[in-house]
Amino acid sequence: MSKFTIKETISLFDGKLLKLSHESTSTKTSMDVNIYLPPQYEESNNKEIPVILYLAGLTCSPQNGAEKSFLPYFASKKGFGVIFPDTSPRGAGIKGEDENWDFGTGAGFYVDSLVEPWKENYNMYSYILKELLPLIKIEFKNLDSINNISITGHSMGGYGAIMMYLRNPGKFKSCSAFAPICNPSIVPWGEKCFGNYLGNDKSEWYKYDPCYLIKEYLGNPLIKNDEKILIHVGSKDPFDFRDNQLRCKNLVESAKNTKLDGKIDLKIVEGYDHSYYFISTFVPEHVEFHLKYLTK
Ligand SMILES: N[C@@H](CCC(=O)N[C@@H](CSC=O)C(=O)NCC(=O)O)C(=O)O
Repeated sequence: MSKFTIKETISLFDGKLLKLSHESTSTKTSMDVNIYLPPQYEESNNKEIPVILYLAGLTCSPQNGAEKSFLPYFASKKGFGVIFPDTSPRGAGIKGEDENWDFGTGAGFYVDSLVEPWKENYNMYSYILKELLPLIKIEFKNLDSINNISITGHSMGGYGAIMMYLRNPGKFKSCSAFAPICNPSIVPWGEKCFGNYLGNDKSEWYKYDPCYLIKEYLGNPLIKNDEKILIHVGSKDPFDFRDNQLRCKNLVESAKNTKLDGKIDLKIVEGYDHSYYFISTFVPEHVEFHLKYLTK
């Protein structure tokens, strides 16, 4: 029997967008997830198709990326699946979880919490990597969410993508990000979430901070040459120029004298903001980037 409940099936670009929910052992809540199956996905044959995992930003649900990124359009053209997880547990019943838009519900920060009252539920790192991706492979056998998968994301999700990629060399074939929070340990969004979910010991924060992880990164064993991380950020992104939350240049700087020295392909694009208009504009370039690494 399937562990997923199908809440809705929507025809989209000749494929299907499935809106699913399931009971999670990592978060001890029901979790929503959207999966886009392109027309090339056939349950009846043995041909597995590649996957792009899209991690969304603060306040998002699985709907934002599915509705506004344009990823399903390119997935339909090129023949890959897309997974859109949620950004936190919902309805865990923890006091204070719904009081702020940048912490608690919609802001799980893709970590495994270490402290009360969050650690029972706020375990998005394990949820995505150890529970969701394996479960999808079991239930959608031709969707290769284990061995032929790349990762991308936006803002908090862009940070999540780079962090998961650097912590798990060889798990993902490639990594890109839109306006990622690159140095969360030193910016207000990261300090708030890391402080609450991980506690006061900053050595625990650094285990999730791309600017620290990159120093120890040994390289992706799946890529023989030309490993890169592609990043776009808009010059008119207020969370960058006004609030200094993203710090993408810190990642370029931190990469010096590491395996990724000169390999953080940071593109600052004139006039763009932080929105899904920005994301969808550069999605085609990110898709082409990932398709160079994914096996078709
Ligand atoms: N509510 C906030 C703005 C929140 C916001 O802009 N969230 C971004 C991600 S920010 C970093 O992770 C987002 O993706 N929003 C959803 C969307 O569909 O645009 C405020 O009022 O400032």
